[in-house]
Amino acid sequence: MPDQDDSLLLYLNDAIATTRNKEDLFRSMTEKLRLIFPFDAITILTLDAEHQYRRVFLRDYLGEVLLPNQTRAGGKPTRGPIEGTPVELFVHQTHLRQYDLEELLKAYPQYQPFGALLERGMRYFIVVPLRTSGQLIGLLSLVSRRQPEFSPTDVDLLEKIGSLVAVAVTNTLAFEDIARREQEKSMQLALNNALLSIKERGELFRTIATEINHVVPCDYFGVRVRKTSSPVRALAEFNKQPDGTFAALDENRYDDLPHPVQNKEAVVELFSRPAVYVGTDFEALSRQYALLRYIREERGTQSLLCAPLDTNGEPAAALILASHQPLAFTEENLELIQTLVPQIRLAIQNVLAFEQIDALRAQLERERTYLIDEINTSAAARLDDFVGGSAVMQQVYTRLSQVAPTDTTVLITGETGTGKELVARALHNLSPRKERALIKINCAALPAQLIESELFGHEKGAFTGAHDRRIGKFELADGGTIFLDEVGELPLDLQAKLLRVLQEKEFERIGGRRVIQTDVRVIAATNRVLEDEVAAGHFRADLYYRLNVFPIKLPPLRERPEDIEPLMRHFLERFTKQMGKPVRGLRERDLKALRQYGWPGNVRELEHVLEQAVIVSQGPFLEFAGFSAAAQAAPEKPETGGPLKTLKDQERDHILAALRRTSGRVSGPNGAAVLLDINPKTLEARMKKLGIQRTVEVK
Ligand SMILES: Nc1ncnc2c1ncn2[C@@H]1O[C@H](COP(=O)(O)OP(=O)(O)OP(=O)(O)O)[C@@H](O)[C@H]1O
Repeated sequence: MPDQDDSLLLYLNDAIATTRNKEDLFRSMTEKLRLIFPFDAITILTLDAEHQYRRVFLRDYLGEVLLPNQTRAGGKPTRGPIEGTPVELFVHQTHLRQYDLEELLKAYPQYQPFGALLERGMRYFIVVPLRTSGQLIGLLSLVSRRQPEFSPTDVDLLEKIGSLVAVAVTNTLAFEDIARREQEKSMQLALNNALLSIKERGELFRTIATEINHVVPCDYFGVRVRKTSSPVRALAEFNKQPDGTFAALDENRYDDLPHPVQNKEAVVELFSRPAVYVGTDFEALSRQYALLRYIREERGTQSLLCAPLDTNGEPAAALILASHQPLAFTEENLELIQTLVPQIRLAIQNVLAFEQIDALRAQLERERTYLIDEINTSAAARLDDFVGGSAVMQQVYTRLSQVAPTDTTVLITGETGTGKELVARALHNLSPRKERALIKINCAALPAQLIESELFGHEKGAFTGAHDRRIGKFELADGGTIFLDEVGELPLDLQAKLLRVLQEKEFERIGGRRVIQTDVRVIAATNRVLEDEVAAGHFRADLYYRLNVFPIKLPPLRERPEDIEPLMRHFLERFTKQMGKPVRGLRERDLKALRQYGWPGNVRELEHVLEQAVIVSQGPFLEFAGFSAAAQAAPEKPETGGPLKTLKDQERDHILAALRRTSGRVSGPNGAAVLLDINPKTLEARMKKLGIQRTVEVK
């Protein structure tokens, strides 16, 4: 029927020239073909220039029509190598050729589609090469149950149709290519602008999500990173809102989920290769991965697109799009997204670098402030720094070395100046935590309302005056040791909070909602008798038991008189060297007085007495102005036994001795309070209590 053939050719020619919508064009093309040649299935494949790969361009199989470049419902790859498939046979064909499917299957027994076609009763397979300008660009194949009766004109007509189809396919591909490039360009431009102008992570990724969504519509956009040491975390995640904008998702929203769903590790392998999971493929995957099952059932996700952002050496990251539509993404979408990967990777590196700089700056600021606080007490102590070999101190050294390497809480007790802080520092320096910070907090030296913020930190605006966020010492000490000096002075309400940190190892900043985990070793010290404080209701019994896990009690100097002389020599040597003074002798009477003295201020007092002596002495001997006189004024006592002076008398004499040396001055740099290392107000109160009147007694 040449007329009919001509009119078909004319029709197709016309349709190619005029039909703008490619789907309409190919639908009508296959319909017309079916009218003339009653086939059961039609497939158009395209080939790459080297004829290495094929791609399904269109499939019309038993009524299931797959339009040009659509992804198949099963999400099966539409592109693949021709090697090992019958296509490698067909590409050498110059003209239309008819095959028997059974024969083909014998030649390619592994090629599944043939088996499936035969099962459905198909027998014949006709392949028409698609050429334009002499170039083979693809193949048109027709499958049928009945053997087609081809006249030579039919063959001729089909080959002519093949040429027209080849033109239509080439045009479509060219148009699509141009459109895709335009999309890519405009999106790249928009992303470039965002990258240059936006430094804030949330805003940057929201812009990227919005731009991508213009070209590849999605309901979820996420960037997940994985550092070698830590689990996967979301760098940015957004959900599309009903108004089309993207809203950031809560970071901790998975925290309440059952464990298998939380196991994000499992999906890492999935996110680490570029892929599109749609239709039945996504369903199958969601049976395999708990997290996907969860997002499918709870969030209605039906399609996923993953594009890894592999960054050499940097945290491995992946860009993930999800949609509620079952066939939301195509291979082409994936290719397009992959062209954006270098820019997005750069954006991530920039954002992370900015954040790292910010974090380092904040850390430096914290450390600077802290170092200023601590500069005078930062000397690292070791066991060698302890002077004095008395039996009681030997016991202290043994206990110290036993407990130092552990994480056990230690409570150091003893009178003022007995070396509690020295012990705390030695405990830290002999522990595996020595590379991290030892953070000291003096519970007596801060106004009660500041201690909480000092210990736990506060959020910006948590209270009047909280202009910035502040990191507390518990957070600063993470991985290290916290030394709670004068713990007996801690107010009761804070004792409860401290107890919680010790029990749960977690706390919150003031005004903060987030629970912060901490790993600190606690060392506490006090010169109070905590049992008495507990009995008097000033100290919580439960906190006392928490702190008193491993007590170390430091004996006062008067209970270890044999340590006095070695300590004296130690301090003498130190101060003489430090101050560049000549070595001076020690008078026997002074030595005796020093030995006999009660040392209520313990080692610290001894240290100060010697420091002064080194400073003021001029002649060949060390001068202990006032000290010897005060000591001599006290009745001579044998080394052991005999009546002891009361503590009150001892204190009275000691204060008097100090006042003599300062000519009655109590406060100021040359006052007795400095010598005695106590607050001038406290000294005045004590003087009053002991009945010391400056003017009368000191003369
Ligand atoms: N056994 C010792 N050997 C050498 N120096 C010591 C010894 N014991 C204490 N000192 C020194 O004495 C001074 C006071 O010690 P430290 O501050 O540790 O006492 P403390 O018990 O913590 O006092 P306070 O209860 O008043 O805080 C420090 O300069 C410390 O180096």
